[in-house]
Amino acid sequence: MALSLRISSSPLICRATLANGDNGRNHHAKDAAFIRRTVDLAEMSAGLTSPHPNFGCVIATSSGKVAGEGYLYAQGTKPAEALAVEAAGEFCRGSTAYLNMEPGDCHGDHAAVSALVQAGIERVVVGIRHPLQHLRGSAIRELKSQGIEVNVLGEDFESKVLEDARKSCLLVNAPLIHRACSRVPFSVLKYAMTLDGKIAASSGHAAWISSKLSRTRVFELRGRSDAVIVGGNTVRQDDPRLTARHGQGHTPTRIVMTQSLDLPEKAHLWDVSEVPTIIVTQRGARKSFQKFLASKGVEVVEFDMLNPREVMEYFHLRGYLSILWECGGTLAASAISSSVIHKVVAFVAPKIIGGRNAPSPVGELGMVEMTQALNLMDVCYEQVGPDMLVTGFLQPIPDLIPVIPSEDATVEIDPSVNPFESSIIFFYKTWDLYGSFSNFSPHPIRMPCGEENDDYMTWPSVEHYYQANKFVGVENPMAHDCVEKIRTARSPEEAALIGRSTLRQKPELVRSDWEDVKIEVMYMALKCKFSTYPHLKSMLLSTAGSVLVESSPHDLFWGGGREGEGLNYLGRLLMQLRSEYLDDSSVSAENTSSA
Ligand SMILES: NC(=O)C1=CN([C@@H]2O[C@H](COP(=O)(O)OP(=O)(O)OC[C@H]3O[C@@H](n4cnc5c(N)ncnc54)[C@H](OP(=O)(O)O)[C@@H]3O)[C@@H](O)[C@H]2O)C=CC1
Ligand SMILES: Nc1c(N[C@@H]2O[C@H](COP(=O)(O)O)[C@@H](O)[C@H]2O)[nH]c(=O)[nH]c1=O
Repeated sequence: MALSLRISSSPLICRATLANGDNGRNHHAKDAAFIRRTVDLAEMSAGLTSPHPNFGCVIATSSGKVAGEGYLYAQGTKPAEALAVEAAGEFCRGSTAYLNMEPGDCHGDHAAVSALVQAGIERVVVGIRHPLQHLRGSAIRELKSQGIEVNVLGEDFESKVLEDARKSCLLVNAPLIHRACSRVPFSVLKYAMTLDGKIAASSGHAAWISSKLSRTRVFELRGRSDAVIVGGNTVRQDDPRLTARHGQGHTPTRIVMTQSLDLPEKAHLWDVSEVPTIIVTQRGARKSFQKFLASKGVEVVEFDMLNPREVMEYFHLRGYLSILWECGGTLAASAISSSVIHKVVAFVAPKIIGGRNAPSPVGELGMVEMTQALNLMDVCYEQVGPDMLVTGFLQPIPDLIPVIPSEDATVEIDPSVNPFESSIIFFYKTWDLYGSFSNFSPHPIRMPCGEENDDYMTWPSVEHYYQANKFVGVENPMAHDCVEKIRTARSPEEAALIGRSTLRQKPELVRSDWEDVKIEVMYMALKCKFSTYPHLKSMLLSTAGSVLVESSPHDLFWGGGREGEGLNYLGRLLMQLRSEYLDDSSVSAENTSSA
């Protein structure tokens, strides 16, 4: 998958005509077809960066021709709607914009809505409302208030063809929808088995059951996941790498679940130069081995109760949206029993290995009669080379309509609901309610680079600026290159990846005073951000009286930690800034009254 894939920006009407004429008979079919196209577009960004919602937009003229298309590349980059508007150019006026999902203008810039309004779009068709409650309905209201006709599939009109299109919108953002409705990430159990149902020979040897083509599909699946998880026994037997070797794009974190921590000293997973590995284990397990892993840069997280549900709830808190389980049958059975698996992806190879003790994909579930078997839903079959790929859902994608009331409905249920009133305010991921407080929020700042020429430059986010500063002022051309690479990274996640991995791999490029200055660097960047954007400053001031906590469960310096054990420096800096702003405003009020 090419990292730079973007939809054409030519303002020519060029692509498929999906329906001829706009009469009532084929109206629904046309809407459904265009919505399905937005889903295909949204699909294109899955796996490029992660985690982020998948958005696609198609602009179609009244004669049913596609005038422009776009999809969101990464969180904080130009919205799909703005890209489609650019591509459609003058053809936007009077056209219909199709969106797989309501835009989430969560940073107050309304970029997606503004693009559609300013382009003169007449009608907007939305596949599903935004799944996150604090964003749900606001873009739709905003579009309507600007005189644009807005239709939401399944709300304004219903038909089988529209229902199928709406379902595809749910599927393309299944991980985000799960985030909105449950406390665990969207989990996919994937395995390769022989025709006689074995995932390895009785010796434990398993390389390979499925074909090369199937395994390439697995790399793609990994690229679309925030993490891949295996059990301790798979590490001992296979020494896996669990990387997404499908070219450029996102690579998932590797997670190993082990009770005993009885793992080999040499393993591919302990090489974290490219991708991090996290071990989740029982509290107190093999402390000396924990130290050894820490020396390799492997993170170890201890649990009082190590089970799939606790582990998934933990990674949900940590912001993971989707997990690929590539474990053996022992852990797979435990995960299914804990109801954390949502989807199954099985590659069936036309091979027979036999063996009474050869393992199978799912271990003991305690079922004794066929009537107890779990039936998959929405099953699909596809031939991949010589293998058969069978996919299906163990749990349906939650239908948001009854699960999450719209903002209006929430206020109707409890008129006192006011998200700005709370004594502790947690923030972390940019799409959460106070996500704009995060370093990763897409608010560009103008700051001097700190290099020899002190010119002001634009940094796409505080995170870009912070990461680049690790390498500023170092007399080494590679450090200069690194600063520029970070400054031009296409998302805060990419900037963080470059900054963190360079720090790990080439510590000689890091400025010698970094530990002494990093808090000041962050403070200056935050000050610039909140002074540049008045709506962010107002939001910060509106939290007066509340404690601000960056709820990162793993960053114990900037974040609050899992159980409040973190130093919460990001929260502290924001509170410091808030009190400075409050002091300033009381001084100016005094001056006004004494004048
Ligand atoms: N064909 C395929 O798709 C695949 C094949 N395999 C093959 O499967 C075999 C390994 O299967 P299997 O032993 O089932 O491996 P698993 O990956 O399921 O590992 C099991 C281990 O997971 C750890 N674990 C931690 N918490 C739990 C829990 N709550 N429940 C269950 N396990 C937990 C334990 O590790 P610990 O003992 O360290 O405490 C346990 O021994 C190998 O031969 C491998 O090659 C594996 C993956 C995929
Ligand atoms: N044997 C087997 C699979 N096994 C899975 O892949 C892991 C190895 O990944 P890597 O080291 O990155 O190549 C292994 O530990 C297990 O989880 N997968 C498949 O698609 N087909 C196969 O035949």
